[in-house]
Amino acid sequence: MMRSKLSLEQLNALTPTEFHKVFENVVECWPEAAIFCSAMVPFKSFEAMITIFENYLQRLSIENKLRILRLHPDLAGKLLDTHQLTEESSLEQASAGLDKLTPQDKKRLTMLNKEYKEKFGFPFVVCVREASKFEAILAGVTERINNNPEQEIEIGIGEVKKICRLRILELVNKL
Ligand SMILES: NC(=O)N[C@H]1NC(=O)NC1=O
Repeated sequence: MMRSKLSLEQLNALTPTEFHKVFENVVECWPEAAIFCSAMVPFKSFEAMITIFENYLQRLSIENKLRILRLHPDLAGKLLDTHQLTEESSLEQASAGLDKLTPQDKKRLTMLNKEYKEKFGFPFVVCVREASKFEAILAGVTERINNNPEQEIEIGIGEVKKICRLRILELVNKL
């Protein structure tokens, strides 16, 4: 849904319920993040608010970090094919052309995603808006698959933070 971007003043005037509705998907399918942060309104700046979301994510238990990673859709996966992605994820995946891959590229990514998920038990998560190019995404999964699970949970949550930051910046008016 397109909505006008919030100024800091408008954001700070939101009730906790309104805040939670606006920011509920800045962490994919995990509204608890916005519920937690809604109790921290008002914020000194957008950066201060983003830091609170990042710290919230960082302080979660390993179990909850794993849950969050598992809520992420595969890149160029079934949910994209069947148009079931969240609006945010759909725009992100399209920004890197993941909805228009050649059959060969789609196969390469699908196989690597599968290998990654079999090794770690959660999907490969990367901030695609930042990685931006298909080859960079492919290089990322090829390299990260060699890490150990503890490293990948932390790297994956680091990517969730970047996704969260960019999703928040889409909703606010920085000027
Ligand atoms: N699997 C995965 O990384 N998914 C995500 N990344 C991103 O930028 N948006 C997503 O949905």
